Amino acid sequence: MEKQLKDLIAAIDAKRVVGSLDKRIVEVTNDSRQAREGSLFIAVRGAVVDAHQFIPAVVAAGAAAVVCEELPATLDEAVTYVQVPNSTQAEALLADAWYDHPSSQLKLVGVTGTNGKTTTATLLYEMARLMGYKAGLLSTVKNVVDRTEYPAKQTTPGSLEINRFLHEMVQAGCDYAFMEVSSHACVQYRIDGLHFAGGIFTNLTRDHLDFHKTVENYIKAKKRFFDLLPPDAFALVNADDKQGSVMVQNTKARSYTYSLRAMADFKGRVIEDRLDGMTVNFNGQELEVRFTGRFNVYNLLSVYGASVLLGFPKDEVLVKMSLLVPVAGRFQTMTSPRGYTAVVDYAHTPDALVNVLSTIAEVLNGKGRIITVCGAGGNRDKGKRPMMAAEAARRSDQVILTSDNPRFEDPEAILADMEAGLTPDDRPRVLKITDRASAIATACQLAKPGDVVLVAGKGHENYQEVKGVKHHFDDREVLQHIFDNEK
Ligand SMILES: CC(=O)N[C@H]1[C@@H](OP(=O)(O)OP(=O)(O)OC[C@H]2O[C@@H](n3ccc(=O)[nH]c3=O)[C@H](O)[C@@H]2O)O[C@H](CO)[C@@H](O)[C@@H]1O[C@H](C)C(=O)N[C@@H](C)C(=O)N[C@H](CCC(=O)O)C(=O)O
Ligand SMILES: Nc1ncnc2c1ncn2[C@@H]1O[C@H](COP(=O)(O)OP(=O)(O)OP(=O)(O)O)[C@@H](O)[C@H]1O
Ligand SMILES: N[C@H](CCC[C@H](N)C(=O)O)C(=O)O
Ligand SMILES: [Mg+2]
Repeated sequence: MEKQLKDLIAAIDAKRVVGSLDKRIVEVTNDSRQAREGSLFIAVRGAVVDAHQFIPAVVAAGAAAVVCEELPATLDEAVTYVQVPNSTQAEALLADAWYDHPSSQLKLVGVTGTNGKTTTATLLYEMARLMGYKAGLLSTVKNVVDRTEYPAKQTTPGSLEINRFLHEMVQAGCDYAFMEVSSHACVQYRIDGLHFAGGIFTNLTRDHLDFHKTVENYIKAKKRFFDLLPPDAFALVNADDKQGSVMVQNTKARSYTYSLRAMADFKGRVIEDRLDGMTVNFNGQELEVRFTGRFNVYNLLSVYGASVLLGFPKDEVLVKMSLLVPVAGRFQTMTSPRGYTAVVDYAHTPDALVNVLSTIAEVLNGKGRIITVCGAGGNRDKGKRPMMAAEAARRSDQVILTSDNPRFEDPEAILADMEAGLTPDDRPRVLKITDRASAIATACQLAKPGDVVLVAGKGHENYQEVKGVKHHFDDREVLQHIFDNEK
């Protein structure tokens, strides 16, 4: 691919240009290690390093142009320097221009909120496919271009990667794309320049305060997504979450609501909840779904609403809703030969634990015990740790606290932070087993027929991240191994 520098620079707010704009660019990159002859290098002031320091290296490598916030002291005559107020934002606009505005060539829907993004975005991708369209997906679990899957490293990739995927989707003939929009992505301008056909808000509870510092900042971050939506987009928000109306306060998009409690454009009701599915009522129509838990009714209701807002025929959408199946590692149930059930779930916030545990309690209806295995991630929000332990203890008969990606922290210190949330009454029911496989094995040994073992926090993850190294680890594989030895 090649583009004229002046066409690219037209997309951004350039304060100053030194050098010629009549140049061919063969690649746009924010990574000095990728820069080569003809590259346009964007020097970003990152969360860890300031890439302005790499400008001499990219010039030496033959870069044709550099976009930066501050011009270097010595300028090379062969290079064009473009000064911008914000390199990260410029990167997003350049990414859109470099890949020929891919988000305007398909219908892109973004999903934001603390919990339920992966579930909602994935189900919308499945729905579009069931409707006969080609679609793409950018999610925590995987990135998908039509039917080709790529591993995902983040919930929302950087802007160059987002636009590269969207471009591939356009080339593959996709009509729709669905993506998760994390709060980090909103603050770090990863979604700037994207043309969204719709935005969905799931809910907002505590998470990521290591990054945002205050809940107000966290709310503002998510609201920014709705502030950026164009007038021809829809904004679909959960009316039962008190931040729902806040999200759309300043949006130019057409606002719609979904709710289980109040009047709304998309109104849902649970008729029956079971471990293998539910009977629900959406806008007066009864249907069977293969999901469990009230929180999933919210996810399904927003999928229904967004599908209708995208113009899919209502009656067909309702029929296809019954065909949708849970996403990997989200309330994934496995039955042991000894007669207890294991539930693997990605609950990694206090709110998600409350939802999953209350769903299990409702379904068990006092007829079995709940044994919970959970931990909390290292180098992530510390404040949620005691809250997670407290919710797990309050809502389980037995809890085993264990490791969940300690990253660069001491696993024992993370467990100590969690334990601080326990009351004296909780303590006798709580064990601490740092090794996650042993913790799961112990939970299974304690389980009697009819009990439920909840293994929370890692869901689809197939690794345990310790000191920068991802060691293979999969809750579902560990459980299967235990079950195989029970036969
Ligand atoms: C700490 C953090 O937020 N980092 C994010 C940030 O990275 P950054 O660009 O600031 O990184 P940096 O390391 O400071 O580097 C700055 C620049 O120097 C460049 N560089 C660096 C080294 C070099 O030799 N040469 C060079 O040019 C880099 O290419 C980069 O452009 O911006 C990048 C692009 O937007 C993100 O991919 C990256 O996410 C990191 C990988 C990360 O782990 N983030 C987590 C916290 C995250 O984003 N999580 C959310 C949500 C999770 C959830 O909702 O549960 C997510 O969306 O995944
Ligand atoms: N609508 C919801 N409301 C509350 N909790 C939910 C909801 N949907 C899912 N959950 C819980 O949150 C967990 C994560 O769900 P999901 O992966 O869909 O969320 P996410 O927003 O994509 O998370 P992440 O921030 O890690 O990307 C699930 O395993 C479940 O426990
Ligand atoms: N996207 C979330 C996922 C957390 C999952 C949990 N397993 C952990 O590692 O904390 C994060 O990076 O904060
Ligand atoms: Mg996700």
